[in-house]
Amino acid sequence: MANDLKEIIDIVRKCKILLLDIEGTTTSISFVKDKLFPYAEENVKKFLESQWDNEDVKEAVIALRKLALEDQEKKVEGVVAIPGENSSKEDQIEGLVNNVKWQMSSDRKEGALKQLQGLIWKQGYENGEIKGHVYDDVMPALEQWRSVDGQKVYIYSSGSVQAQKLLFGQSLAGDLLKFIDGHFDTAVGAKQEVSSYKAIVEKIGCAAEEILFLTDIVKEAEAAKNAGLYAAVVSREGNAPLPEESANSYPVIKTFSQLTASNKRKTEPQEEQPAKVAKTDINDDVKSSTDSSSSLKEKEVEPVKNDSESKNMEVDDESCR
Ligand SMILES: CSCCC(=O)C(=O)COP(=O)(O)O
Ligand SMILES: [Mg+2]
Repeated sequence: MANDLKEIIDIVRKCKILLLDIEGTTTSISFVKDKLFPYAEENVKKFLESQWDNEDVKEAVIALRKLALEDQEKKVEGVVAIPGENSSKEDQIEGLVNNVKWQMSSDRKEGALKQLQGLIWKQGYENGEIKGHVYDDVMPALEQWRSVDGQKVYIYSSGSVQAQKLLFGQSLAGDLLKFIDGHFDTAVGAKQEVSSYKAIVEKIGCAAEEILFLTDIVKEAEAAKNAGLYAAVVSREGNAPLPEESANSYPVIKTFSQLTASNKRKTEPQEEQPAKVAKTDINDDVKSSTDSSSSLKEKEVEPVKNDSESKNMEVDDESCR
């Protein structure tokens, strides 16, 4: 166990990039399922009626209509058709509402759905009905990771980039966007596809092995690992139980504080790190692999670069979409 813990600690220390999932990782599943999703479902009709002429809404409607046609073509079970543009506004909205509710009933992660959800949630954040949930250990971890030379933090979630910015910008812990260097959503691809992680590596402009991805979903960790990234699984209270074999394939952490206790700060000389690791008792908190060699690559990564060297890694938020 100690060896595995040391491995993950070393990886965090060496990796230039922390790539974070949201639901089940930075944020409780319950906030997404019991607050965000019901809010979108309850307000979708009123929202479409009042915002029908809004350009962003028009774009989301076009995307939803295109998706519904593709679903019909693929004969996706239960697909709800959306009446065409020549139908009355009322009929189109009724079809859209039913389509959105159908998609949400199976927690689909389609970009078109996420685009509309993000627009609806924006209203909720603006009128104070929604505040983004983040676990207590998230803000201190972001702060510490960003205090390390050259280390950057990116988000990769099925939620739209707009929804991500709302959640972190108006979170219970305050505005966390200042700690985040860029956002990725399913515009780069689905989270269980290896190609999505390759696209992220390309967009950030770093080497795959310079990224540590944290997620609650083992299949996402697997895709990231197959793209050459490091991956660890996050097991928060309220998350679905992890498949047993995952504990043998990936380091499992319960809180980000397990990953920060040993990270090196700008102000601390590098030589002090081993002592700092030894002072912590985080070993006991890390559920880890019995066969770590299958999950964590032995390969050494480049040392962390300084701020000026890493400037070219900055990903313009919009370019990630
Ligand atoms: C940006 S918050 C909304 C979360 C969401 O819609 C979702 O589907 C969560 O997916 P994740 O990839 O963060 O697990
Ligand atoms: Mg998740």
